Amino acid sequence: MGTTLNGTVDVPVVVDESKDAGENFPGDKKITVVFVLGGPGSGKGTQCANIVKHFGFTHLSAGDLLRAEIKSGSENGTMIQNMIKEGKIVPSEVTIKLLQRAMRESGNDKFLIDGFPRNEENRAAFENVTKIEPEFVLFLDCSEEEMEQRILGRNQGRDDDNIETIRKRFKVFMESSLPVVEYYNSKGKLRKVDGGKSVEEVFEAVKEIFSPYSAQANTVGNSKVSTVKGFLRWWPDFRIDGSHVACRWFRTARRILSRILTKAMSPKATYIFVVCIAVFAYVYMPTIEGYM
Ligand SMILES: Nc1ncnc2c1ncn2[C@@H]1O[C@H](COP(=O)(O)OP(=O)(O)O)[C@@H](O)[C@H]1O
Ligand SMILES: Nc1ccn([C@H]2C[C@H](O)[C@@H](COP(=O)(O)OP(=O)(O)O)O2)c(=O)n1
Repeated sequence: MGTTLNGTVDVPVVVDESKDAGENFPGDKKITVVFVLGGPGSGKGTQCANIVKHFGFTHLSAGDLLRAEIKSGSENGTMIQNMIKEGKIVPSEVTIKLLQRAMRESGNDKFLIDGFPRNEENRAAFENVTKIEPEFVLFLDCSEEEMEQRILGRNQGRDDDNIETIRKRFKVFMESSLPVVEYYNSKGKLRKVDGGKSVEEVFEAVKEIFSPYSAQANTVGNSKVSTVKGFLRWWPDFRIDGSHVACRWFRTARRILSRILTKAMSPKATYIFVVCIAVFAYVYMPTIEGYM
């Protein structure tokens, strides 16, 4: 096993070509990507959760995807686990496939990619494979002392949140990730925020940066999936009595259905499914109404 690029190690990677990991994503689809970078514990995940609520992006955390891959018992699981424990960066090939698959499955077209690219290899490989350039890069700037305190208080039961691994992660961040931050700075794409302030204060600064996207927040409504979501929200109320008072079970069923549809199915399959349900319900609704 030899070191290739800063923080990366030449390790055997299992590539299962039989699975459609989404490697052709995005194809011709127009995709908006914002990278969210910052040291370990700088608050990337916390701020991404806020951005999602306000601006309609889908949040993809490279670290979360890698941890999910370990849990899934995949062939690369042990390799990923060992690398994360050592604070090293997993080969780009693996992480990019996971990102592509998650993007494709989300059905959205606006993504916050958190904790990626973490080194030059990540950056170049992502661009080569997906042909996507980020809209901009949000960088949470935070001191090591503050980040260390936060990680030690995080309590998420992560293998790598111990002082020994934290120090290794800081070193990899300085040596491998900061050059990527510098690269985007030189291209005029960096949006730097003081991540050492309170969650609310950091979000105030973040909100300003994302404000051009607020007009579009509802236009996830533009995407097919959101049209379906909107339809599911409106339609049963209308059908039941025309006065927008829906019965409780229908509300619950609608919420569950909406969640399943948008998470588990492709937009095309979702459309077909919803049309079938609409036809079915149109025919049978008068009967159902009789029991409510
Ligand atoms: N601005 C902040 N001030 C204080 N604590 C924070 C702040 N942002 C995040 N935290 C806390 O610090 C820890 C690390 O934050 P997290 O969002 O998981 O960081 P990252 O994703 O960058 O590793 C979490 O326990 C989180 O609740
Ligand atoms: N692009 C990435 C992102 C994360 N990883 C691995 C290595 C990192 O130390 C761990 C944890 O990353 P994560 O972003 O979840 O957490 P921190 O920002 O380090 O707190 O995952 C990676 O190998 N490649």
